[in-house]
This record gives sequence, structure tokens and C-alpha cells, in this order.
Amino acid sequence: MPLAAHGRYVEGVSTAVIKTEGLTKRFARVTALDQLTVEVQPGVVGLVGANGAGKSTLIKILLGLAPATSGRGEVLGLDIATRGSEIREWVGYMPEHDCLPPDVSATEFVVHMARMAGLPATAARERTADTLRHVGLYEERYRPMGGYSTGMKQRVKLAQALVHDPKLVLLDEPTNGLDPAGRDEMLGLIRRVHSDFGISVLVTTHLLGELERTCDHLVVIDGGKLLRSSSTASFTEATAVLAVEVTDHPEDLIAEPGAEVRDRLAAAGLDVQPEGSHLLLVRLADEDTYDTIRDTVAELGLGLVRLEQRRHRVAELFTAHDDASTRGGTDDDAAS
Ligand SMILES: Nc1ncnc2c1ncn2[C@@H]1O[C@H](COP(=O)(O)OP(=O)(O)OP(=O)(O)O)[C@@H](O)[C@H]1O
Repeated sequence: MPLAAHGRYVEGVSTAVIKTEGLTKRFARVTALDQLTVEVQPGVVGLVGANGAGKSTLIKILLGLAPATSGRGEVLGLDIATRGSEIREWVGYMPEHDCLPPDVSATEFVVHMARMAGLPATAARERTADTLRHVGLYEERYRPMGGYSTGMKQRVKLAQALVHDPKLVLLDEPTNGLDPAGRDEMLGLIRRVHSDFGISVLVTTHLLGELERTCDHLVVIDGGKLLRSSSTASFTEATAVLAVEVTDHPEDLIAEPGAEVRDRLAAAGLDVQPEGSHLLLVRLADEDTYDTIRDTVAELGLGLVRLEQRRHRVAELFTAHDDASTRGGTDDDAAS
């Protein structure tokens, strides 16, 4: 038993499920990972980065499927350079791209993956049925996968990552290609992988917003470098900006509605940035911020076109935090 042999992890002395130190991967023309030092604790952790940031490369190196150029790393306490096959026994992997053979059914495929992971035939069949039910595939699991929707294919890919009862799963862009409802369902499933089974999850995405409700902790990488690693709560705080859009006054009594609202909100102590004649960005100070905005707009006799938490794109986040204090740094709470 690799984990028992490596009792440090089992006994919880070292709790990090993933740990890297100066991990670097150079290809001929590009440095995909650049001195990456990060620790991932048990739970649901998001790995966020724009396309090409190095997410898939990191996952492959963590699984022992590709060697690092320099630096080191551990997964579940096992050295990635020397213990790759043991790591893969304990870690499930959902690849980014469609890798499902079209002519076989989900059941046949997942049973096959379970057998490859070393499960005996009966256990493989039982685990396959349980896992496919868990991801929400029922009668259709006997049909060839070529006819599946993208959502169904993503579920099969998740099921094969879970079938051998891993301690940790690495999910590469599991919401790719899904519509908003499909994304929500997939994110709910991912959350339950941890809450129902206690399996830790590292999930990648290029969309920061979609992981805010799913992950306990977020690791952001850019150009293969660590940009930030901190709890989701502290991220949300840092990115909690409300977009406020107001109408003109119905009787044109206010010449510049946006400016008037801005002045009043600033006088009420809020941090406000104008974004146009009718649009403002207001930093969410606390729950009262919503009421203050609604009341202010109503008192001026204006209408509210929208009042919503702004969804940040990763690119914006990079701009917002791309300074000496955060580049390559780790927030205080990251190690907690
Ligand atoms: N086998 C390879 N040979 C050469 N360059 C590679 C190879 N694999 C990845 N790269 C390069 O390394 C960088 C990081 O790629 P990686 O696939 O890890 O990014 P990513 O964050 O997963 O993005 P995406 O979601 O688009 O796959 C990119 O510039 C990519 O072109």
C-alpha cells in the first residue's frame, strides 16, 4: 500500500495533497512552468490560468506522465520524479480533450478503466455502476458514447477518474463546451465528489468566476508562474465589485446621472469608479452596500438597469494583481 508505506500523509502529519518547489518545464520554444512553488491542501482547489498558462503541463507532471526540467514535487507525499505509477494508483485524472472511443458504451469504457487501475472484474463492474449513477448517467450508459452530448461525455470522463476510488482527482477544464446549466451541474458534481466521498479535487479552468462557488482555495498561474494562491473567500473579497447601471432621470432633472450617483456613494463612504455616463463600479464593502446603492438611486429618482457582482475574467485579475507584492507570492492564508 503506497500510502500506508508513506504514513506521513495517512497520519496527516503533512496535509498537503500537492506540493511543488521551483518546478520548471521548458519546451524548445516556451517555458511552460517557471519556478512554480505551491502547496495544495485537501478540499476543492481551483487552478486558474489563461489558455497556455501551464495548467495541463502541471497536471501531466504531477501524474508522473512527463518529467520536469528542474525542481521537485510531491503528490500525496509521493515524489513525482520516482513514484509516478503509485501516484496514478491514488489519483484520478480527467483529461481536457475528448478521449472517449465512440463505438463503446460508457459502462464498457469505465469498467475497462477500472480494470486498468487494478480492480478485480466484479468490483470493477460494481464500482462502474455506482460511479455512473453518481455522475447522473442511467439507461444511456449502455449506448455507444459516439451519440452522447458534450455534457454526457464530460460525465463519463469524470466517472472514469473516480472509478478506482482515488484520494485525489485532477480535473482538466471539466466545464469546457458546456452550456450554463451544464456548467452548474458539473460544478455541483465536483463539489459533491469532495463532500460525499472525501476525495480532494484540483480543477482547472480559464474562467475565475465559475470556480468562486465551487472551490475552497484558488491557485492562479500566468505564464507558468504562480500569481496568487489564497482562499476563495479572500479572492472574492478582492474581486467583489458591483456593476451599477442607472437610467436617465425621467424628467431630465439630472444632467449626469452616473456622476451624481458616484458623488453620493462616495459621500456615503463607498469606493466608486465611473465606467461611463451611466455605469459605475462599486467595491462591495459589506451586505449593506446593496441597500445603500438602491436607496441612493431611488432617492435621485433614477432607475436601476443593473446591480450585479461583476464577473472577472482571468486577464483582468492578472492586471489587478500583477505587481511586486503578488507576483510569485503566496497569501498568508495560503498555507493554512
Ligand atoms: N508538448 C509540448 N511541446 C511544446 N510546447 C508545449 C507542449 N505542451 C504544452 N506546450 C506549451 O506550453 C505552454 C503551456 O501549455 P499548457 O497546455 O500547459 O497550458 P494550459 O494552461 O493547460 O492551456 P490550455 O487550457 O489552452 O491547454 C503553452 O505555450 C503550450 O503551447
